[in-house]
Amino acid sequence: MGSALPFKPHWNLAKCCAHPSTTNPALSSLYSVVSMATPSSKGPITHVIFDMDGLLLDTEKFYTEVQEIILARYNKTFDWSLKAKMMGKKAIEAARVFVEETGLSDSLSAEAFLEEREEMLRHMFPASELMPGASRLIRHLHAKEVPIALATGSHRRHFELKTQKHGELFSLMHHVVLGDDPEVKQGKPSPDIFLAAAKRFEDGPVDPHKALVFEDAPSGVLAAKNAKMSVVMVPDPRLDSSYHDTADQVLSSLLDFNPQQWGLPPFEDA
Ligand SMILES: O=P(O)(O)OC[C@H](O)CO
Ligand SMILES: [Mg+2]
Repeated sequence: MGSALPFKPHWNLAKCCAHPSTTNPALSSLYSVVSMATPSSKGPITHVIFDMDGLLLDTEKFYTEVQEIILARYNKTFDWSLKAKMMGKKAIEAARVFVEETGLSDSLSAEAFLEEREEMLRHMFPASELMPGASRLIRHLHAKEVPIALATGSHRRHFELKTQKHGELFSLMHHVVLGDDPEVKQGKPSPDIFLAAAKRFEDGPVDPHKALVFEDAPSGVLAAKNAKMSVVMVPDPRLDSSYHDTADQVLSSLLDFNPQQWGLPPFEDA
């Protein structure tokens, strides 16, 4: 699916010397900052937009498990190069990638794949757990009155199943934009979802340069850059590191995020 990432990033990444972990390898593991550009060049951040699957919720493992099961029936294996091309996308877009990339499109339609996947996923999603640091970061930004929103490729039915146990935490979001929102014409890497999220804050459309996106998926990082926003990537360690290059900062965990680097209020427990 070589044409699935139609948007080209428009910026140059300058690896930065501002953060101690980028200049001193000994500090790198301490801070768990994998890499970063210069946040100060982006201006202070006023609004934050979170991805959900794989970033706030540990749900990507469910998709992986189900896709492994389906592929095993065709004596094929699911790997992280295919995962990288599917994650973050709307369900039908990811399904098309799956059947095309695996060479199964003649025997399995994207729609039939989705139906089979759905049957297994709907039993798994209610058990979704938070990723490390997700609750701390959301609660911190909310307490400091930094406007926060959610922008997920998940459609409403999946969103509700996945957040069943976490309703109170997700209610702290000023608004939620879902993959089946009418304004989201194309899934990530299109900027649609982040532009829609930026428009719905109380004080009107937010200057994209003042918005910070948190993402785990290559398509999501590209979507944020296509929306002209800054993006912190928290990738699964199994994802090829070549996908890190597009992000402004790459962290091993949300626990490693330093709000002050982006002009946001510091954690009080830091
Ligand atoms: O990563 P999200 O939250 O945009 O979700 C997208 C899909 O539903 C899962 O990859
Ligand atoms: Mg995600």
